[in-house]
Amino acid sequence: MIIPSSDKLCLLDPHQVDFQQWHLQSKTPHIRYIAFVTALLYLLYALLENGLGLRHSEQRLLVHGLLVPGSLLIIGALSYYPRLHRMMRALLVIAPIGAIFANLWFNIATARFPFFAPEIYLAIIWTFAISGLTLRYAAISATASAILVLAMTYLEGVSSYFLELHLLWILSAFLFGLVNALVLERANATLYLQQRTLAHSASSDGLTSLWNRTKIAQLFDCETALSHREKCPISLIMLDIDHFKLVNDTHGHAVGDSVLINFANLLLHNVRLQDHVGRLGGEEFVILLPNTDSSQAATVAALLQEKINRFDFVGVGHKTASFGITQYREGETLSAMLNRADQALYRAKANGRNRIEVL
Ligand SMILES: Nc1nc2c(ncn2[C@@H]2O[C@H](COP(=O)(O)OP(=O)(O)OP(=O)(O)O)[C@@H](O)[C@H]2O)c(=O)[nH]1
Repeated sequence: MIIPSSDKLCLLDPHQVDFQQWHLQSKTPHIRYIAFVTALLYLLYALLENGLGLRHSEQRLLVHGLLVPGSLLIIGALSYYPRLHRMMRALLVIAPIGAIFANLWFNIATARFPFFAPEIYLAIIWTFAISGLTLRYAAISATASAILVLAMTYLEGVSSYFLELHLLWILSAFLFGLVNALVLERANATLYLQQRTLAHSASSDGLTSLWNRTKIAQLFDCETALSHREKCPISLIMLDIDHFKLVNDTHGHAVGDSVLINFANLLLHNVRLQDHVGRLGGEEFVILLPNTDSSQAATVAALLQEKINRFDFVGVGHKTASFGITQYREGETLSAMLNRADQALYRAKANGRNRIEVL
């Protein structure tokens, strides 16, 4: 399967994002919801602790009533800003470790530690199963938490009876959490692949796998928005295989199809990564070239023309193509641009084919 290239991500496009990035973007509402709900639960927890009038209650109140819910509220707030999503994820990895450390710091040396230990087990399960992190980041966070707990418990010399029980619970929380995260990850990976496949078939041409007209229109919107911001030109090349009907008539439709596929590959492999190659239908193709003016586009077209002329299409031999080129005019629609490129292409055909015309 050929996946056309594009380097600028204007939409959440599963072609162009890896699983971690896709997961982060699609799980953001979940992370926000969980962060706010957990912050609320911590505030209730802090109130309850305060009501019990426990020793260290002021510091505990500071941690459980301010620091932990505060970080969770920051995580929730960061979720509203796509640029800060990586920071949100980093904080989400660190927050459970911090909460567990604070819990240990205040409670480990006290006789009440067994009452507070369940928060640790819950935090480990929360990290794996509820936080919205992928397996990779949840495992980093939960492993660091578990190591911290085991090291601090060991160093503090908690009674051996409790230590054994505690170890059992930590191990259970870790394993249950890990299994849950593995199952979730599998389900999410399947969803990701399904979305990729669906997005690909909705935006690409079935025969050549180049972008279809709908996708070219989306990419045009992204590129023109960038072009307005960065004041850089955009050009479009429309090209059409010369006398293609002859191929079908002489060699049959299947050979015609294979010529179209080879032609598409030839275009894809001879443009830059940031250029967008599409098939408008039949033997008509289009290339959208960001950051390129019409004379630079003519140079690209000349290179393609040379490659096409030299290419030996299996069972058919050499073919030529005609090119129509135009440069984007601020504010115009894709149809207007295509229309101009079509006129240039028509001129190339009328002037004898295997030519490049700029309009
Ligand atoms: N094999 C194959 N043929 C197609 C496909 N889509 C369109 N065609 C054929 O492409 C041919 C286009 O022919 P014309 O529009 O007359 O153009 P041409 O023969 O290339 O002539 P010029 O463009 O004037 O040089 C027609 O015979 C269509 O049937 C396709 O997906 N596969």
